[in-house]
Amino acid sequence: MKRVSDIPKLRSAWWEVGLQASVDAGIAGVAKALPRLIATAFRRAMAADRAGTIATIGITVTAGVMATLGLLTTQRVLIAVLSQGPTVERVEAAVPALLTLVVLTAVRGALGIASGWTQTRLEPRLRQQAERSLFEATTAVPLSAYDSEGFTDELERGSGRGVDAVWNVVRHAINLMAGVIGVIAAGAALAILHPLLPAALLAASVPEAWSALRAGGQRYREYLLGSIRRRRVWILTELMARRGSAAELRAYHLRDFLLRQYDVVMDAETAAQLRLARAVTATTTTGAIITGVCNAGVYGLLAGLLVTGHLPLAAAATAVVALQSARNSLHVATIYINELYADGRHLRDLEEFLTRARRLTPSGPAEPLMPPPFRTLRLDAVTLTYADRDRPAVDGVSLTIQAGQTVAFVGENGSGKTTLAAVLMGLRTPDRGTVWWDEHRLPDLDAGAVRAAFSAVTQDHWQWPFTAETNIRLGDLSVDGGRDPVEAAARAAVAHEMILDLPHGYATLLDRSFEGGQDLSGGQWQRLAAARGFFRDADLLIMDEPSSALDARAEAALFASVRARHGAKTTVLITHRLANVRHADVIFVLHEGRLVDQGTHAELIAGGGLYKTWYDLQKIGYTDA
Ligand SMILES: Nc1ncnc2c1ncn2[C@@H]1O[C@H](COP(=O)(O)OP(=O)(O)OP(=O)(O)O)[C@@H](O)[C@H]1O
Repeated sequence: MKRVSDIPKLRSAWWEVGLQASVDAGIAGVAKALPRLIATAFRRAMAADRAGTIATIGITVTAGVMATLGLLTTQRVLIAVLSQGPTVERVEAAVPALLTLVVLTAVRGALGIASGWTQTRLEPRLRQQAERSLFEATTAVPLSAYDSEGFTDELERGSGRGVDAVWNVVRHAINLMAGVIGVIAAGAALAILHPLLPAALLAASVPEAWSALRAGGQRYREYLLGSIRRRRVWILTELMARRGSAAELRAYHLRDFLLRQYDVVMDAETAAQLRLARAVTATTTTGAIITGVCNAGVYGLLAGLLVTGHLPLAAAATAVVALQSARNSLHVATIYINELYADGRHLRDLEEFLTRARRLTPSGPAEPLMPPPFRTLRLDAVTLTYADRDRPAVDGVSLTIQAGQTVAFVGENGSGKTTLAAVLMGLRTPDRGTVWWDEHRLPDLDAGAVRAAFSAVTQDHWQWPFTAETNIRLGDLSVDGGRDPVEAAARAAVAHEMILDLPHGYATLLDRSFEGGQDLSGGQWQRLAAARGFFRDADLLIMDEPSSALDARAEAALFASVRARHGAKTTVLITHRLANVRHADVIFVLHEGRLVDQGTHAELIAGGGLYKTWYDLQKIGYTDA
């Protein structure tokens, strides 16, 4: 029976797309796309290090010119050595040319060192510039960008090999330039010797170049076909060799199942590698045979020219050296054309991602208003539908929140509470409707001022890999000074004692991948997230399920801190534990994206709607049967 993998079908990954394109494009496509890709990379290189880039190009060209001079000088040496007369005189005659050759060789050596040095300086600058432009884009795009079709794929494509590709394209282009200059130099030297020789060089070179490019194509094709298998192995690595899955793997005895999956994938991979080896060997063998025949023709031509007196012996010897040099350079050039095309695709991915990110990033109002603290926040017929969804997550919701109130959004899973909070904060832009900050539309206000007024403890809060203190300070990086405000926020979130119990208290690093780093329990992380929210002394604090992992005492203390804000600051609570919202000034009840009810706890219980149903269900759980 054919063994199949249980891992679901995978989407095409970024590098598969790139490789497929390069396979489809063939050799002609490679040649066509190269100049533009190289120009893009060099524009970036000039922006990162103008002097270094110019120096690198200058050195490569100079080294090529030196190679031509070297070949011509070699001919002078050979003419002197192969002429008639006593050996001593012939060697003496060759001395000036030999000295020139020594100098040229030394200069080429020095240029090689200089080229290495300039490239070493250029690489980190170019990488930093490319990586920074990527991070500038990823941190500026609106939240909704991450939901849009293909954005994450494009980001993965651009950030993975895209960043490396900028330097690689420059490096390969320089090497290609060196190879091409080498071929031209040898061709020029041959043309000086005899006009037929460059044509012979061309004839001898084509088969070799063809087989190298074709073998490159075959490798790409197999790489592409194998990419799904390799991604499956990566997924299996994540499952079999990571801390996150280690406990469940053991609890459910998944070891044999996963190892079997690995064998299925890798048996296919090994068979594919063998197929590739056979195909590449066939191509290179064919190329080598044709190249051999062509070379025999070239050397036959040389012999003919020599015998018929059209070429002196010294010139023929120089031609042999030049042909050898041309073939080496051509070999280099074909290698780098292949490399260039693979990396060129990745560079294009990066550029395409940056263009898309720029398009998605809003420019903001031309003259943003600096608002005074809000008196009311009002949602007016707000509707938001996520990119790939038919039904709106928030559907025509209108509501008003007064400054100083504590309000609650309640509703079943998926009823739109988190989405509504994101719209209220300006993190998501509604498709229809308006968010009003007093008499101003939210998008007309200064984005920095709006951000400063809002704080959010999100449901899926992030576990920042910093110390406990920094995890809290991230709530508002503009607050300088001592530990007091940090401890106050931690106390409000019932996190202070817990932090003091850590090995280094507030200085404890909360990431186990660092030396001395610690991990926290789910509830402890949630306390830190709440502390971060309190630390930002914002006019509006949104707390989305802030107590889902807290023990009873911590939960009670957290909501006591929330109640302490009442009157002075505004709070929006999102929670399923309705006992915690009994004190809210207004409870907004959401159902399938629509606002279906609102009022105080007492009003909603009296109204007998959905809220009462949920409240009674929870109450039963705490009542003796
Ligand atoms: N990024 C997203 N892309 C697509 N759909 C989304 C996205 N986020 C949420 N949704 C969908 O929008 C709807 C509302 O989700 P939302 O998270 O606002 O609900 P919620 O009331 O906060 O749910 P819960 O109580 O489970 O936290 C759901 O149907 C959800 O599947």
